[in-house]
Amino acid sequence: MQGIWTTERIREAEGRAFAVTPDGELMRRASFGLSVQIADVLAEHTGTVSGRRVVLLAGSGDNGGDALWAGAFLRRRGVAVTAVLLGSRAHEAGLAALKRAGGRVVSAEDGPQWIARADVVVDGIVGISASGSLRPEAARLVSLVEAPIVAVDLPSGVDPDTGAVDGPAVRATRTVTFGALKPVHALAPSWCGEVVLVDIGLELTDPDLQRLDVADVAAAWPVPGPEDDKYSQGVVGVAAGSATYPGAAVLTAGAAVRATAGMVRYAGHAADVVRAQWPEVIATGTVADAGRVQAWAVGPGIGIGSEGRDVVRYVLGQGLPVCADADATTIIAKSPEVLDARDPDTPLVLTPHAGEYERLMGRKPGPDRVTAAREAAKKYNAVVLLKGHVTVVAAPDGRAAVNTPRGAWLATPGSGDVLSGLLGSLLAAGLDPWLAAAMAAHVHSLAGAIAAQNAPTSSSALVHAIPEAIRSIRSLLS
Ligand SMILES: NC(=O)C1=CN([C@@H]2O[C@H](COP(=O)(O)OP(=O)(O)OC[C@H]3O[C@@H](n4cnc5c(N)ncnc54)[C@H](OP(=O)(O)O)[C@@H]3O)[C@@H](O)[C@H]2O)[C@@H](O)CC1
Ligand SMILES: [K+]
Repeated sequence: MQGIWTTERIREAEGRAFAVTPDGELMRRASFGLSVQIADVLAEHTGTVSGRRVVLLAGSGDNGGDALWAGAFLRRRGVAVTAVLLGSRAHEAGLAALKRAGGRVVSAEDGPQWIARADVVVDGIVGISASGSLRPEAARLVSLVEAPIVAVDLPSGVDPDTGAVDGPAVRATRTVTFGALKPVHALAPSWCGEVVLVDIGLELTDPDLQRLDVADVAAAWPVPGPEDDKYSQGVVGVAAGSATYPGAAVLTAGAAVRATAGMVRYAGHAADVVRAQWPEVIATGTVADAGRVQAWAVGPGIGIGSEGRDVVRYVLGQGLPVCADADATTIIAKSPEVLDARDPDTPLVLTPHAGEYERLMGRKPGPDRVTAAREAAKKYNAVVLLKGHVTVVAAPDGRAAVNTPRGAWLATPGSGDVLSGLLGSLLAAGLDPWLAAAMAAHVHSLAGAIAAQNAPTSSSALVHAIPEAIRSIRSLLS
C-alpha cells in the first residue's frame, strides 16, 4: 500500500525532522532532488540540459525556496536560470544561493519575456501552506506558459488536502514532492502529471489515506487451491436488471463470472437473457429461489419501485455481505427502513456516484470527497465507494483508500454494473469489504484501460478485459 498523509501530519513530521537535522538540510535534500528532476524533464523535452533555459516562478515561502535552491544546483550543470519573484518577499537563503551561482532574478512585471523563451518552467509559487486558487499575478504568468511545468511539491492553485480546484491553477507535466505523498497527488492526477517522490528522511506512520499497489491486489486476489470446488470459492448472487432492461443483469453477472472462479447465481426478470449470454450462471426468477450464496450484488437496473424494495430488503436480511449499487442505493436512501432487515455486523458496501450520494446524505459530496465518503460510511455503518474520476473507498472505522484512474474511458454506460459484479464476487470470496471495494476499483480501472486502448470502449468490452487485467496484476507474482 502507498501511504498518503495530510499536510497537517506532514508538518508534524517536518517539525520532528527539523529538530534532529542541521539547519537547511531538509531543504537542501528537497531542492537537490528537485534539480535532478528538472534536468530530467529538460533532457526529455529538449535532448540536453546544459545551455537550456529554466524559469522559476518563486513565491514567498519555502516552496519558492526549494525552487531557488534547485536553480542554484542547475547553474552548476550549465543551465541558464531566471527566477521570477512573486509575492512580497523571497526565501532569503535560496535567493542568495541562486545569485551566487550566477542566476538572474527579475520581477513579475518582467516575467513574460523570460517565460516565452523558457524550455521548462518551475512552479515554486506555493506548497503545502497554500489556500485557494492562484492569485491574479501568478495566474497571469502561468497562463502564458507553453513549456512543460515542473511543480514543486504540488501544483499551485490545487488544494493540497482535497485536490479541489476552484479557479486558476497550475497543470504540471511532473510534480516533485518531498518526504511523503499528500492527498493532492492521489486526488488530482490530471493536475499533477507524473508524481515523483523525493525521500528527505521524514518519518511517518499510520497514513491518513492509502492507495493499493498492484502488488497488494495481486497478493489478495482470490485464487483457487487444489482442494477448492465451485462452491468453496464463494458463490455470488446477482440481483440486477429487469425484463425491459436486461443489460444491467448481463453486465453485472458477466463481471462476476469473469472475476473469480466461484459460482454465480442470478435472480431476476432477465434470467433467460443472462442464461443465453452466460451459460455458466444458475439463473432463477426470484431472490428467494436463488439458492445458497455467500454474498449478494444487488441493484443495477432493478428499478426503485416496491418490487425492487422487496428484493433489497430480502438480500439485506440474509446475514450475508451485500454490495448495494445503483437502484439499491436509491431505495436505501428513500426507504431507510429496509436497512432494519440487516444484521449490523454483516458487511455492506454502498457504491454511490455524486447524485446517489446526495440522496443518501441529503447534500452533495462537495470538494472534500474523502471526508464525504467517511461521513457516509459512518452514517450507514457501511463501506462507501464514492464514484468519480478518482474513486474513494471509506470504511466506518475511518480507513480510506483512493483509486487513481488510468484515463477517463470508464465513464461509459454500464460501467458501474461491471464494478458491482466484480465487488460482489470478491465479497463472496470472503475478503474484507473495504479491501474488496478498493481492489474492485483497481481492477475495474485497469480493465477499462485495457479495453479502451486509448479509444472509446463499451462495458461489454470491459467485462471481457477483466481476466486480462487480473492476469497482468498476477504476473507480478510469477
Ligand atoms: N518544512 C519542511 O521541512 C520542508 C518544506 N519544504 C517546502 O516548503 C513548502 C512549504 O513552505 P511554507 O510553509 O513556507 O509555505 P508555502 O507553501 O511556500 O506558501 C508560502 C506562502 O504563500 C502564500 N500563499 C498561500 N496561498 C497562496 C496562493 N493560493 N497563491 C499565492 N500565494 C499563496 C502564503 O503567504 P501569504 O501571502 O498569505 O502571506 C503562504 O504562507 C513545502 O510545500 C515544500 O515545498 C521542503 O523544502 C522540504 C522541507
Ligand atoms: K508549487
